[in-house]
Amino acid sequence: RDTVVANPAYSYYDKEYLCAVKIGTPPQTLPLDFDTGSADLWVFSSETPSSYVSTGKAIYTPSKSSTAKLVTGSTWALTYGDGSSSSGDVYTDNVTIGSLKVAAQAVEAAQKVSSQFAADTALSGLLGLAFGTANQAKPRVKTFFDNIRPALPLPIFTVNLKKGAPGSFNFGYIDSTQYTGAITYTPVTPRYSLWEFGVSGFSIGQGAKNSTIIDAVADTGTSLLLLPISIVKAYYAQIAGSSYSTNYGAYVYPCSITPPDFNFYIGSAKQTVPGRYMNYGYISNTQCYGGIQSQGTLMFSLFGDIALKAQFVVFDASVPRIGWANK
Ligand SMILES: N#Cc1c(N)n[nH]c1N1CCCC1
Repeated sequence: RDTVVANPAYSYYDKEYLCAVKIGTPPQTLPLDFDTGSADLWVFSSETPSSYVSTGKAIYTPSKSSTAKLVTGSTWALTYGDGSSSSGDVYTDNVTIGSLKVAAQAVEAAQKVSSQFAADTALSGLLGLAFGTANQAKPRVKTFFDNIRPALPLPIFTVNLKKGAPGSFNFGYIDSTQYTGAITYTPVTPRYSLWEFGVSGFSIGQGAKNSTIIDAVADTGTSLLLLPISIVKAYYAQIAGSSYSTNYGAYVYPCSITPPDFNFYIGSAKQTVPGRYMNYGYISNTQCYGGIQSQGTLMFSLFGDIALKAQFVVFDASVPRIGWANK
């Protein structure tokens, strides 16, 4: 069991959360985006064209690791929902998170990355925490959590992200100081190999509970809280002066206003996302980018960092199930 600090990158609006991961012998430390919405551990590497590697970015150089082994013939390619992409070849090497070490973990080395990743000066890759069936390597490889799970006291990891401050991913145990009240669990249906669960209803601010079922995915790799358009419209109807900006393709609101809380229910347990968490950034000195946006044509809602940073979440592979608590 162990814990790793999750540092918010671009912390004025918490775009993503990065954790230090040690790869190889001697260890090469890379800040990786722990992503429960994908299942590949991929890294910027010595094989990534240098024009795509921003100055100072940590990369994985397998030739400098005495324990690196090329997996001959294996390849990988990823395209994320936001259109970003990466691809390359596969090594195995020692990977350590905190004190948790997997020998011969598959490490997917990038030979190509899209402009979005090249522009992200903070991250050196991703560590996927979705179910292994979502892995995109050919042949498929196991995630770090798949590999470390048998060594953990409990087959779980917990996510305690914070607004503009370091939080933590804990593996194998629950730290009861990280939440208040009870943890309410609900089953996960890995229909898409994701941490997909049912939300039993929602309410806006002090409003009445609407018992519409929301089909949701818990996704640390997504910054926002993406919901059905009907709920999004009902939410911004509560904020005077908010509007849909065609320029940004998003709902914006006057920064001078603190938006209402967004509450969602796990069973009958009310989980609250405080309105003060809804500011995803200033787009002018008066207009702010809302943390709640439409899920568009996605077949599920995405409970990304805007929702996760308000909660303590247990990702439990034993059922599978997911547990939520306020904090
Ligand atoms: N889009 C998207 C997305 C997602 N739903 N989970 N993780 C994502 N990314 C990780 C790095 C880029 C996008």
